[in-house]
Amino acid sequence: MSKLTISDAVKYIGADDKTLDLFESQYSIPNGVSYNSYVILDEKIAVMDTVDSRKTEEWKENLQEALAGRAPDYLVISHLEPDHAANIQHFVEMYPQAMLVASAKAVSMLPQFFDISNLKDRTLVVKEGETLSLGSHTLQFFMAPMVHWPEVMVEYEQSEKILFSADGFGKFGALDVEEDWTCEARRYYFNIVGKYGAQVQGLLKKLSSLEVRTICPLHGPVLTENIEYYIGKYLTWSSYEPEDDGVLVAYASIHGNTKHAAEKMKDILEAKGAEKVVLTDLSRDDMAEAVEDAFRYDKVILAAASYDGGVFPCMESFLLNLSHKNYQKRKIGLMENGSWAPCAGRVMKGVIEGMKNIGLCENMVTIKSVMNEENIKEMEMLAEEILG
Ligand SMILES: Cc1cc2nc3c(=O)[nH]c(=O)nc-3n(C[C@H](O)[C@H](O)[C@H](O)COP(=O)(O)O)c2cc1C
Repeated sequence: MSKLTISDAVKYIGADDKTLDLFESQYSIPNGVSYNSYVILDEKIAVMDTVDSRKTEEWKENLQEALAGRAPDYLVISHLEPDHAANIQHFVEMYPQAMLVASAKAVSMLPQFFDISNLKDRTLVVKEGETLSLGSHTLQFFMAPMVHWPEVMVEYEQSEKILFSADGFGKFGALDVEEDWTCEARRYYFNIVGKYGAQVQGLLKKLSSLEVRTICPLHGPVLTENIEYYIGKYLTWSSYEPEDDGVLVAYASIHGNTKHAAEKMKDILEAKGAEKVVLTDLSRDDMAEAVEDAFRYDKVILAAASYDGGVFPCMESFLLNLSHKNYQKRKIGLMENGSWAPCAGRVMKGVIEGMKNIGLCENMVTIKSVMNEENIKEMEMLAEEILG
């Protein structure tokens, strides 16, 4: 059991998972992931969410140890996604007297996942701003629709000033792994919640009048210090404003010529004064990290081979990921390659035109198979335009 204690009354009962191959069947998690669940022990006892079915037994043991023979009164459901909600069925069967506390939307969705008899008698629907007293602890509920899913709500515990933030402020990585919060939290945010910046901004606005001393998310570490730093990051990320000055050069290359040109482009950008230039191979590097970097920096150069009258598929998939996540407010430059009728640039431009507030550079580099001197001149012009 994780011995993480949030306070005398609030205990961690979640579990680390280091054997899952891909989170949500698409995101690599080299350091695993944690499924967080908590218990608040007071005159009444509230369990805050459950964990993924892969960790049911560990969660049950942790729960029983924390309860020390008592029975819980409530299971608060922030989010119905299976990595948090998988044990609701077990909970209702283990504790037939306990009530499920959830948003109206979550209650309406419960039968899609579980077979709970007397559902109506077992649920307490809570609305925006309502409170639930546990004794000396009081939970206040704030609806957070589409801060990942429509039924999501977050809870603020008033006496200890703890925000139970659902998937917000979460991060990939098991809890016993030491790693930088910002990088993995950013990769998590843009890939998982990135599309819903407006909803995240709405939630942050609602919470802005509360004093938050601790954030207990459903994945990743409990945040206890420097809370303004984390909230500041979420304010930036959800506004789609770039976080850092820099250029991401993302390339999609079949035989290596476009890769070679992208590497040359990095050198040119650096020679012209760019302090931060990040190269990514869209065929081989982590796509979620490429998406993260595209949001992190203010400039992106896309370099791609033409392919079957279109663009090499990993670039198409990258652009699709970006437009799904509401990509905007960035400067973009294009480099295309083709051996007979280069068309990658036209296709990339078509996708980019559907995005909001993008400054697309007028200079586009067209390489016919192997980069030549003329291409290097075009690349210098593109570098000057994007850095200008
Ligand atoms: C399956 C396939 C389809 C291709 N389709 C096109 C195309 O539609 N138009 C074109 O000009 N070149 C096309 N090419 C050629 C490549 O785009 C071209 O050789 C380019 O220089 C490859 O760059 P690379 O070395 O970075 O992979 C195709 C190549 C392959 C393998």
